[in-house]
Amino acid sequence: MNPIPFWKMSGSGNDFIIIDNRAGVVETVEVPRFVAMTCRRRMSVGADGLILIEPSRRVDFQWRFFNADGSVAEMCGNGARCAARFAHLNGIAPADMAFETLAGVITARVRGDQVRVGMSDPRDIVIQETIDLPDGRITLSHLNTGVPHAVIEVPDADAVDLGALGSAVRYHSRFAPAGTNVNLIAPVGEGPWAIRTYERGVEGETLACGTGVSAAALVLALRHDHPSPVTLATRGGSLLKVHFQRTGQDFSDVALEGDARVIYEGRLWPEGWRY
Ligand SMILES: N[C@H](CCC[C@H](N)C(=O)O)C(=O)O
Repeated sequence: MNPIPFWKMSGSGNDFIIIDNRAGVVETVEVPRFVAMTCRRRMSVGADGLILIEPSRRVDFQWRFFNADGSVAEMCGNGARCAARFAHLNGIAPADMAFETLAGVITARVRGDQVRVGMSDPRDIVIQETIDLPDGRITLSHLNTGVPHAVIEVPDADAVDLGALGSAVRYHSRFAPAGTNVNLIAPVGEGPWAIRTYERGVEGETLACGTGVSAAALVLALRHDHPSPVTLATRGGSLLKVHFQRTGQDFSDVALEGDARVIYEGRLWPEGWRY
């Protein structure tokens, strides 16, 4: 098997392996194992997720998105922004494009290293529900912004053991069987709120989560009447901006905007994932 060309990209610190699979260089039968082995940091390339770019008869391309553990996710906001810039730089799509995901066809607009993607309309919005955890009760909001997200407001995001709390909420029966991603948001003076995210399928904290930032922005709109656009400060140090139209409790035209950086290009040898 020949080495597989790939790009390593970062959407505000959420990093991805992106492969042009239009010629089927990645076998279909082993993809979950291929992804899990390739996304393992230090043993292989390492990433929060892996994206396969594939042909579409309807729009510019379609993608398959995989979390680091090999699980399939319906949507990934930061991954979508990286995939859009990858497609544009590789002549697969124009700067203003559309591509198919499991969450439907989404549009993207590439301007240099800044990419804005249209997100699916949020659904299943619940504001301030209290659930029981092993060491006490917690109040959180939850909604689906392409994938499920819980949003917990805290006074200081740095003071929370997100690994423990994130896992407890991610696997809580209230969100079974699919589970949920878990976000902490905290006010920081007069500036943008801070956000930290425990990601399902990475099973740990990532430096940014696009669907998580989108979920947090809509909770800030509903809970604190925050107008569009909402900017959030991610753990990776980048600011992500969420635009939306709001009528009462309903949202439309949600869009996520931020940086999508090319880190390097590489060729993945078979021993890089068959170990
Ligand atoms: N881990 C998420 C998918 C990726 C979401 C995140 N990377 C983003 O940018 O939206 C899940 O399984 O629901």
